[in-house]
Amino acid sequence: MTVPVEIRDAGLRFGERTLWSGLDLDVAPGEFLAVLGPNGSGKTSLLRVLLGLQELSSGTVRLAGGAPGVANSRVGYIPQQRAMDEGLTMRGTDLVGFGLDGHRWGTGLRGLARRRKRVAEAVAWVGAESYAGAPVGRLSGGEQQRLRVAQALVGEPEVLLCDEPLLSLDPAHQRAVSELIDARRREAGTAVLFVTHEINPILSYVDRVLYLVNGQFRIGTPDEVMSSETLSQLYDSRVEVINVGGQIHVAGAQSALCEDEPHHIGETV
Ligand SMILES: Nc1ncnc2c1ncn2[C@@H]1O[C@H](COP(=O)(O)OP(=O)(O)OP(=O)(O)O)[C@@H](O)[C@H]1O
Repeated sequence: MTVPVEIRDAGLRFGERTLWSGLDLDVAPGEFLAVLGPNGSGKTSLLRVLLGLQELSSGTVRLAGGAPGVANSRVGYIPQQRAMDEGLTMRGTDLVGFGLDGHRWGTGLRGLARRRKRVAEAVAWVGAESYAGAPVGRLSGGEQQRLRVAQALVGEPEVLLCDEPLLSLDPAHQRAVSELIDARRREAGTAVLFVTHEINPILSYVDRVLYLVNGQFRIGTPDEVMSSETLSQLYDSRVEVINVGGQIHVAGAQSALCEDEPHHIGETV
């Protein structure tokens, strides 16, 4: 069995600062891995390494299709939801089509038809048929984000990298987008790495958590990692984790880091 993501003794440093080191992690086909941690802990940098946009300081990463990077392996990427310029006239189907690398589809009319069919399937898969023909600038944030999911999945990736894809979506759209990602990994065995500040909207899908803090990390099931004991060790300060009605609330983590931004304590979805 091919392991979609294999990370060995990986470290990333910027100047004097070590974001993480000694990271060993295999992500299995169909596994849903949440990557958590406070601002600046190196979550996005990990995705950038896997996308081939950032070199490691030490160690190796290997993706199912070969070396890291979108161009030479089957990797899909869903960025944070950001409102697109209202004047953007590109249609939703064009946006989704950017997720296909040109040469796999051949040239000429037959290639074009195959490409169009694949885009239509991806659009249907995220339920965006009714608005995929419209200029993306006129769509709602939730609609735009569904199209970004289709764009990430249209190439049938073995690995799906998500960088806070639920940010600034309302709870209904958060649920819709999370369900789509969960369905895909179940149906197609896509390995998911999902960077987030807020685990609750995806808690029921998460198999394992990678939690990064201040150069340290823990990997394990949500129960193992999201505990008062583990997070207190990681933050080197008293952190309380309370599980209420299936939602996890973390108290004390931000004060441990003297940060302004609260983490994890969010709305109930
Ligand atoms: N190319 C770079 N050169 C120097 N420092 C960098 C570079 N890229 C990232 N950093 C620094 O590394 C740290 C981690 O950044 P990263 O974006 O990975 O954090 P994050 O955990 O995703 O944070 P957030 O939750 O705020 O998005 C930050 O302090 C950032 O300024």
